[in-house]
Amino acid sequence: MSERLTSVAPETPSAEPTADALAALAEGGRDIVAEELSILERIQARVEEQLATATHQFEDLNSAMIELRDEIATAKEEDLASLMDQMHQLAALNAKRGSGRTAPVDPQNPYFGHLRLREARMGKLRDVLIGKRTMLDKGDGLSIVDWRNAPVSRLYYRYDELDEYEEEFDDRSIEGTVLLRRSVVVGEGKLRRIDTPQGSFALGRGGAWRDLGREARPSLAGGTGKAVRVPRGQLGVNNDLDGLADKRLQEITALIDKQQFGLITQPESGVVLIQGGAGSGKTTVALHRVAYLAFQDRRRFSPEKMLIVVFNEALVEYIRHVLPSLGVEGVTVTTYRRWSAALLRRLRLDIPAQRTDSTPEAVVRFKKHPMVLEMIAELVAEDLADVERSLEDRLRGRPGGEQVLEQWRKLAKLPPSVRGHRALRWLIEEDGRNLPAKTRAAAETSLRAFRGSVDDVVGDWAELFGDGRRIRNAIASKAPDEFSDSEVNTIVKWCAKKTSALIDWRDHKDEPNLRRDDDDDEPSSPRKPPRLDGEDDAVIMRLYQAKRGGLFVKGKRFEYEHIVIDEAQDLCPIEVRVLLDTASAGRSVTIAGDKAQKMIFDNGFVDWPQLLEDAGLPHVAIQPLKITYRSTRQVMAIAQHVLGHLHDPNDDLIARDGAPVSYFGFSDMGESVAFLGEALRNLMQREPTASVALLTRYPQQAEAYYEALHIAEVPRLRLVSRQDFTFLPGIDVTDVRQVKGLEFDYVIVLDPTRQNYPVRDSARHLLHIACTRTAYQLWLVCSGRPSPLVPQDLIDEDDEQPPG
Ligand SMILES: Nc1ncnc2c1ncn2[C@@H]1O[C@H](COP(=O)(O)OP(=O)(O)OP(=O)(O)O)[C@@H](O)[C@H]1O
Repeated sequence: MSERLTSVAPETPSAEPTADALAALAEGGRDIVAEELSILERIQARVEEQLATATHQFEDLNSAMIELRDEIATAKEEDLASLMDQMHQLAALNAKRGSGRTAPVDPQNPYFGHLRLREARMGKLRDVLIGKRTMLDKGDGLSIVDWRNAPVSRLYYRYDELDEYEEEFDDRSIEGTVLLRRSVVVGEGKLRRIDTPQGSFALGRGGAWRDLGREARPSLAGGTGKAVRVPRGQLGVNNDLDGLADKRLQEITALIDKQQFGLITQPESGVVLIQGGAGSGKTTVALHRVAYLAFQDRRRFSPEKMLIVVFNEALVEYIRHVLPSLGVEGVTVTTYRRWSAALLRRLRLDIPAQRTDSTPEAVVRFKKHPMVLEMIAELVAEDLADVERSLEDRLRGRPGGEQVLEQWRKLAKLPPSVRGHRALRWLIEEDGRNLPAKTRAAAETSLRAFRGSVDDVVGDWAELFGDGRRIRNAIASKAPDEFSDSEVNTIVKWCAKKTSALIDWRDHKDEPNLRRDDDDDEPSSPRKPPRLDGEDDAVIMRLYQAKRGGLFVKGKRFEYEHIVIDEAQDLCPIEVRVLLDTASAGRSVTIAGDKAQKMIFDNGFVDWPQLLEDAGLPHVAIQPLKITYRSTRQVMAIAQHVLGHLHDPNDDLIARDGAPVSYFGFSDMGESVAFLGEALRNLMQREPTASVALLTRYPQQAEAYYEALHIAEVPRLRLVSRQDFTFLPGIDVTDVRQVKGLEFDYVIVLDPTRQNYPVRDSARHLLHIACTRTAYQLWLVCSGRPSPLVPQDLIDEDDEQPPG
């Protein structure tokens, strides 16, 4: 050992109480803990010193700058350059101070890692501590580097103890050996835990240090290939794994349980509602049902006559891959948004293509509310009542008038547009032809006016939302407590503005815009189309269906023989209704979902019976699936705890036993990255085909973790921000909203803090979804104060576990 190194290590444990505190440790452990205690003591003393002199220095710096400024003002030409140079240096120092880069180290939590390096060039030994702030070496061989930007911190993340290192810093190559690599936990100014390859040591509650043993380091292990929802090798990258997903699916087909089988083989017609907790096989059952129906009646349930609507693009990708292995190829698998946008284009309605993303929240909630379905039904009924009144007025006292009215009423079961069409045909081409000419002319006027308006969906939409009274009445009578007065005003105003913009555009869009730019002789292009709200698409489609009795493309009714709606709790009732009305007469529909995994809030979904009622479907018995095949008992216990009052004990699931769920608390992201880096590198080395999801709450956090872990040289790391999962082995760093419906071997929930997951229903749902994505092992890694949604006993257990 060199002098420098000896100077770092204490010769004897410093104070008496420490000697007592170390009594329970074996010699090696005692040296390690004593050494770390001494380092902390010295660092804290330096921090105190620094804090005391900081104000002083600041004042000194300022007065030095003032002096220099005065000197410069009166200086001789030849002295100017050197004075300016000094001035620049001081200014730079000041700026650094202001930027916080040299902000004082927190004595309560000064660092979390300890490296001892032997540099190859001179054999020099350095002790480098890794923390959140920088503290320069004062000649005693001790420094703290900021984990985020000090190049040397990279060594901490990339190398293990006794590794030779070689890194490029500022065009310089540095080489050496990592003699020590320890992670330490300092909390409230006290050293609490030390993790080293030789063992882990923790400060017990009574103040004595305990040896936690060598195996105490937590690890992710033994879970490769547990997730089936990640069909590996599909892209042909891992040839050794090709076909694995298909084999697995056949396996699952063989494993289908009695209750699942019962749902799969329900009669062809009618609605099958698959309800069950996370991982209970809802999607699996829905897909098997598609395969089952196709097998039962190949002609009726041919692939092009079936539609599967799922929540996100990742599930689309997964299902497209899986279906062929069930013997079904070519079924349309899509998201609602994509399906609706494509269909709307094909309906050739005169509406602008662009949608706004600045719709006020209250308007979104209003337009998704089931009351809009009722408003549409009322509007249609009003139109029909109007035409009947007009017929009665015009035909009163005319010979044959009663016959026309009777015929009109006979057609009451038909959709309005068909009814208008059929009544006119009766009048012109069938029995009505024999009526007196004046009676026919009067009836024809009313019916033609009706037929002109009945196909004008945009006009209907404007009528529905352009009339403030209609909106106010609907809210007052159907959702009296759900919108505040100011929200109602916002809705009315917004809708009025949108409808008049659309009508104005429609009436004038073919005219040149006569407003000229000053320097432009030509009239500018036709008016810019207004942007409707995204929620208008479903309303317009529903209006179209309500008026015409279906959606028609090139004169043909657009319909499916079977429709699967997965994650139905995240569609709004109008969307479900629109979808269901594209089912053929038998109404063969499979709806799957889980209340606990709701991700779209304020979408009008309350419960399954309500959804069925809003969607105009008969009530069907719901028997939730009871076994969770994905996650373990340990994971489900946490996931249910997270749900809190949203958890329905009736939804309790039977789950297999598995690895314990672990919580790891750190005070800073740098610490968690250090911990994760090591755990993930080890995992990827031992289990290269494992699938891992690292889930943050927000996309920006995923980016930050991705970058930090990239620096820590974690292999096979992928940042997923737009559902672009590769479904290959490796580590996906992403935000929780991306992973709905997916499955991974290992899941690590990152930073379940109170900011990220406050005590709110929406946060409960999101954290529940995150936890239940794992088929094997779950970790919660938190830098910051944990959310109250995380079970306290799990956090307490963290005290017993060594950190990374
Ligand atoms: N009977 C079964 N035996 C064994 N494994 C099954 C069975 N049914 C489903 N699985 C597997 O359980 C996992 C979860 O299934 P699935 O994804 O269909 O559940 P889910 O209810 O749709 O989940 P979530 O709602 O969380 O998205 C999948 O890996 C699936 O292959």
